[in-house]
Amino acid sequence: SHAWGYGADTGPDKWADSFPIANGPRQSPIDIVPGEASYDPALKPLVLKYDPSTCLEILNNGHSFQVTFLDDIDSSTLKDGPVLFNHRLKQFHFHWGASDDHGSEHTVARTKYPAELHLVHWNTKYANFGEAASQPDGLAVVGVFLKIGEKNPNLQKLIDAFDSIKTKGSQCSFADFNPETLLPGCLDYWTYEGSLTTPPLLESVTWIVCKEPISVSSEQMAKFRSLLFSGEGETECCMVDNYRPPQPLKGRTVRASFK
Ligand SMILES: CCCCCNS(=O)(=O)c1cc(S(N)(=O)=O)ccc1C(=O)O
Ligand SMILES: [Zn+2]
Repeated sequence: SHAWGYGADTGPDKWADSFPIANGPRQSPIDIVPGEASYDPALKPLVLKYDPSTCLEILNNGHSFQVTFLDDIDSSTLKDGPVLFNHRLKQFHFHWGASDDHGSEHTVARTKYPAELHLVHWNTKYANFGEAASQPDGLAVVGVFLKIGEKNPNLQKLIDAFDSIKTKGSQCSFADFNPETLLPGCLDYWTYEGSLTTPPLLESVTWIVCKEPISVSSEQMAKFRSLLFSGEGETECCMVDNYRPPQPLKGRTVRASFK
């Protein structure tokens, strides 16, 4: 069945059964080894311009929680960086662990962070998100690591909505949130050609992983873990460990935008 998840019978080791691309040549995430990344002086700075008025809703989709954006005009966009075309923000979501010592998808020299933010954008040279998602240069996802430290007041705005989206399939309106507040101060990044990290694992993503993490408190991480994979009325299953482990690099080059 296509009911993929992160459990023993439905998790990443089983995804290839229904999605053979899971063993493809450009799968994500990966372990980023800074010493093996090649600095590319031709890489431009990332230009991220987000409009809080295009924020639509927050929802629990059964594998993470996501905040969705109106993407019918160029109001929240990603430009430059490693991409040649304008991309529009579609949604952002997170991956996290059952404890603070793991949870990120990408790792840095095998170092795991407690969580990772993904801002998903699609290339407007294609007609829509679905079309872009099937193209090798269709999507650009910005990854930001979360590191245990100070309470993050911007993350708190998301956490305050969790009571309304506790179970799979629940959603509520969520307005005027500016994802720019979730970006680190420094936008130095690593970039490589990869895939979605969840089924259908499409190999259509230019990954842009920020070197600098943002902070999250241990108490805030505990709130992430209060969300449920399960739907209303089902046996409660805490939403934790919703990450795919690093995949083989298979000869790919990881470029750095910084020395
Ligand atoms: C047309 C099918 C595309 C499905 C992927 N949708 S997505 O928003 O890009 C996405 C990306 C990612 S990820 N981790 O950025 O690759 C995870 C989940 C989803 C999702 O569908 O919720
Ligand atoms: Zn993701």
